[in-house]
Amino acid sequence: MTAANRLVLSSDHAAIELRRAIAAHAKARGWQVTDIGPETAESTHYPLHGAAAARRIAQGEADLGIVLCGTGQGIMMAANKVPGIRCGVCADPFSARMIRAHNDAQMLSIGARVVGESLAIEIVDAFLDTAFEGGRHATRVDMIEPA
Ligand SMILES: O=C(CO)[C@H](O)[C@H](O)COP(=O)(O)O
Repeated sequence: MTAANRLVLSSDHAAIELRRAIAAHAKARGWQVTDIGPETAESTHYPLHGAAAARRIAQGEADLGIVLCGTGQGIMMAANKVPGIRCGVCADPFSARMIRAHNDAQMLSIGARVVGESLAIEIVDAFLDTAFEGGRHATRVDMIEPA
């Protein structure tokens, strides 16, 4: 685990159960988890939940974030619209390590209709356990800005 340990979670209706499983897992691993919902599986709109989690990070209220929807794609797009946020969708642990190590992503997105719980937990652990490598990668991350 890195020194920062405040984790924010959100999802849409497609990922309530997986989000809860990830929250419990992260808590058991010592992360300070803020799960901002939603609480029910009633149909909702992923842009609201992606932006809400991303704003927590942009405002310094959380260090890392995990967002989930059916594919992970829409909620990732919403999170990335918040200035300063870098969020990647991952369906494998290698990519989850790389978005931390090379891209300094503060946010991971997972598709609950794409990966099962045990693989999702591996992806989460890879993300949470990896630090940004800096160096040449910092130069490139600094170059990411609105067109
Ligand atoms: O994956 C998603 C966005 O990228 C959503 O979870 C998905 O579009 C929701 O679909 P439905 O309203 O049919 O449950």
